Amino acid sequence: MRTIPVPTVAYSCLEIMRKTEGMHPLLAPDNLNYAQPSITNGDIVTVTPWLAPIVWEETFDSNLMDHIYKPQNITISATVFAVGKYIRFLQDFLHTAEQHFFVGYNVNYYVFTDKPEEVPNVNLAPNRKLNVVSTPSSNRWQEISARRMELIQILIEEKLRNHADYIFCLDVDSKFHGHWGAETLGQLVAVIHPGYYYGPRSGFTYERRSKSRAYIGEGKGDFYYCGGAYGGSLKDVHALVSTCRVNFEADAAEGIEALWQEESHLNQYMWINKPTKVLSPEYLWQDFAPRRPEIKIIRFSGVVKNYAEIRPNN
Ligand SMILES: CC(=O)N[C@H]1[C@@H](OP(=O)(O)OP(=O)(O)OC[C@H]2O[C@@H](n3ccc(=O)[nH]c3=O)[C@H](O)[C@@H]2O)O[C@H](CO)[C@H](O)[C@@H]1O
Ligand SMILES: [Mn+2]
Repeated sequence: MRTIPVPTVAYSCLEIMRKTEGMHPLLAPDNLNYAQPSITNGDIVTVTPWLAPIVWEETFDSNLMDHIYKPQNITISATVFAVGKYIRFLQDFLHTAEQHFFVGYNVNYYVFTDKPEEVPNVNLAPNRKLNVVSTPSSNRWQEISARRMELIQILIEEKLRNHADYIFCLDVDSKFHGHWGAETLGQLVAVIHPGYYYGPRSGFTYERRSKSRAYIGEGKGDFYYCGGAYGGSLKDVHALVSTCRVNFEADAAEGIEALWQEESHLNQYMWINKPTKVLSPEYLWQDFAPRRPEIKIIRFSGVVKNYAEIRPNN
């Protein structure tokens, strides 16, 4: 029989209540922004109002997670799009993923690109594979970003069934800096956007036009989630991407593009279909953002880029 080590970190119900008491999912009072970082005392919320864990450093024991998941011999797929000039980010993305992303697990990368010949040769550990999927380019970055959902839907339908247990869909213009492992596994997993987790919900950049299918009304919504990292089981991610695709295309047929393309649709989907696990902004930080006291580790972070130079349009 397998023995499972006693977790070194465990929050009692009392501690979780203390951490969440008086706070909605957000961390801090309504008037907090980057300019007033001293207002926060570094407290974090570790559970959502619908009782999904919010994963932060010190809320889990990596050894325990590995004892649970390693014997299951699971496979994790990771999709990453490197279309046009974004191919330049792929090398660092893959190189750092090899150091931090599900180390010791079976991992299949799916690189979607219009430049298959420019995919860098990165040394992969034996249980990890890289698959290149030829993808058309577009002269609009919004379209490249949003069409990811359609292409991920097709990938799941045509290639992944029976070949993966979990999938994560990640932005390429980012690097791993710290552990990202089995603590992130769940049916439907969303990452809280680093720019909005401590501010008022009224400042979230949800789609506010009711004619869009991504519409979220004033006062509604939970967190503001990133379009740059999400995942879960194949079944749940398939439902997410196919629903967002249908809604994005139906909007387009009526001449509407949501404010943040698929990120807006993802937020609307996650509001109706609550994620079963929420990852803290440790799992998608931004290199340009000042470090805040509650951020004990940055695991994955977007690099600083010159939008005008790398995007096909602006
Ligand atoms: C950190 C984060 O949550 N980022 C999201 C944010 O802006 P970002 O500024 O992070 O968007 P972005 O320019 O990184 O585009 C998203 C992704 O699309 C791919 N790409 C884009 C343009 C291109 O010419 N070639 C290419 O391959 C690439 O994988 C890139 O990482 O809002 C976007 C809205 O559409 C997406 O939801 C992004 O995921
Ligand atoms: Mn990005």
